[in-house]
Amino acid sequence: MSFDYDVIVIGSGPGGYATALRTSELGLHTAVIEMRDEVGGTCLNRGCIPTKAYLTAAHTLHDAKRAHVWGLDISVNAVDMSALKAAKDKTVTGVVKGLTQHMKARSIDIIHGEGSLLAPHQVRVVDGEDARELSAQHVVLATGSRPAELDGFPVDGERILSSDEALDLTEQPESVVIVGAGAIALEFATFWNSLGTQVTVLLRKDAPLSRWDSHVSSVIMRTMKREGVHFETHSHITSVAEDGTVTYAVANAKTGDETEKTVSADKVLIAIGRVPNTQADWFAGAGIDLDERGFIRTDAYGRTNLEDVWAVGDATGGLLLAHEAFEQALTVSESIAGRSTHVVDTRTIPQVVYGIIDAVSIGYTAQQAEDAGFEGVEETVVPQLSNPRVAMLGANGTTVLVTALSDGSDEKAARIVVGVHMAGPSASELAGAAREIIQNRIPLTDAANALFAHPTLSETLGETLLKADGRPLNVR
Ligand SMILES: Cc1cc2nc3c(=O)[nH]c(=O)nc-3n(C[C@H](O)[C@H](O)[C@H](O)COP(=O)(O)OP(=O)(O)OC[C@H]3O[C@@H](n4cnc5c(N)ncnc54)[C@H](O)[C@@H]3O)c2cc1C
Ligand SMILES: NC(=O)c1ccc[n+]([C@@H]2O[C@H](COP(=O)([O-])OP(=O)(O)OC[C@H]3O[C@@H](n4cnc5c(N)ncnc54)[C@H](O)[C@@H]3O)[C@@H](O)[C@H]2O)c1
Repeated sequence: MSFDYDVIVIGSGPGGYATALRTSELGLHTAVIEMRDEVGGTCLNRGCIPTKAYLTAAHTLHDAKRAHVWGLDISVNAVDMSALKAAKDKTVTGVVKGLTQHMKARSIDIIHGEGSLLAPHQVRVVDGEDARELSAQHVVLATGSRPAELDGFPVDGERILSSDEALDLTEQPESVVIVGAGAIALEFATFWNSLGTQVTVLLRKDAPLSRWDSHVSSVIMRTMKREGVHFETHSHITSVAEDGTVTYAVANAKTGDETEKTVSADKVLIAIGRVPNTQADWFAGAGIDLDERGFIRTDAYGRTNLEDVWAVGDATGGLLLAHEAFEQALTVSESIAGRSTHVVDTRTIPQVVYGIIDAVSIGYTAQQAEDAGFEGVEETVVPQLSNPRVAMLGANGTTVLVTALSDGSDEKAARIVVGVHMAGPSASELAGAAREIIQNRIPLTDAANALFAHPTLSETLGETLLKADGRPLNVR
């Protein structure tokens, strides 16, 4: 049987475009169907790239405000939000253009329109009045995700925003309330706070990033508070009035008794997670197996329950990260091409939240390692203040290493790193190295023998490895 394509991918975000890049590289005739005008999905257009463009501006402002420490007389006179947004848009356009050219250079057909799976091998594309059917040996679903809505607080694009609308403001809000305390909440809080906007974060728990290592989340909260962000712990939003008065309830952590408070907010950002784009009728029509939250069920190689139908990225659940989608894309593409491949190790995918200092979490916290049955779990915590580069930046940080015995023996050589958790300046740049140590089960002593150039921020990891191995050098 002959098909129009070897592979059709529905969706052109990190999951979809990375799949197409790899399958085309492997010699497979590939098409990508995208319903929006631009390729790149959430990450390039409404996620990773635009938020980091704004955070780059936040860093510039932060450095300018600290310039006096070095005897430099620099003042920030105004923030032109419209120009700032234009610079962010230009960054996004450049990245999207680069991707489009790269896909074309790999001979990938980019087809605009809404794709749907009619049956294995059969896809329909609807673009306005035009509808056509295409066939492929393999179909990869990469439809991504969208912001979750909070009951009673529908996004109106005016007062109540999701991250999509928040990225497109052309005026700086004087005050904002952010509901949620995950990656989106913290990254927008850092950005707006750096501009001088009054930021109130309403969080349900006693610290942001509640499932993360507590040393890291408390350093992040302390640092952001010091920068001016106001956190209301154990709270939930109860109403938003037309004049922008936001009412919320704060529970006493011990008794649970609630007190009502109000704050004025030009904008309210709802940042409580994301839901998969699997609501279209064709998912049920084609018989695609979804879990109870609507995510596509796959095996470790990305196969759905339908033959020759695969899925990658946010639509399949997990941590909902671009680099997780890239990994899945490689596995699926190589499986489709009949190559031997690796499966994604979901346990060691780095989670990073970017800010004036970054937060990084890879692998197990000490508690999670205990719960998972590791033996001899040990936690080593080293504050980063002793690192001269951290001190020069006037920053703070912490590195937490979780180690355990790899085979239950008490031999020192058998100790391995099962978790690395960091808060600190540019900590995100260390995520790859830390992940390799965990992923490759490098014995702790060998990992601690790694050489980090002096003076660098990366020495924070080196010092912590040495301390965990019983050889602290520059730290106590
Ligand atoms: C504000 C924000 C910041 C983020 N920052 C980071 C970060 O710094 N690092 C990180 O790793 N992750 C980050 N993420 C998460 C990251 O954006 C996602 O994990 C990633 O985009 C998922 O890729 P995907 O391909 O699965 O889906 P998406 O990027 O959502 O792409 C899906 C694409 O499919 C298209 N589509 C859907 N249905 C159809 C259809 N029926 N027909 C045709 N096209 C269709 C959509 O239009 C979209 O273009 C961030 C997310 C947000 C919201
Ligand atoms: N730097 C990054 O890698 C990055 C940046 C932004 C977004 N993302 C990804 O995008 C996805 C969405 O980000 P997010 O921050 O919205 O989600 P998240 O899952 O990171 O955090 C959700 C937050 O909302 C809270 N929450 C959940 N339901 C709530 C409710 N009903 N009321 C009040 N609070 C509630 C949670 O306690 C948590 O603090 C995440 O999976 C994240 O991985 C990643």
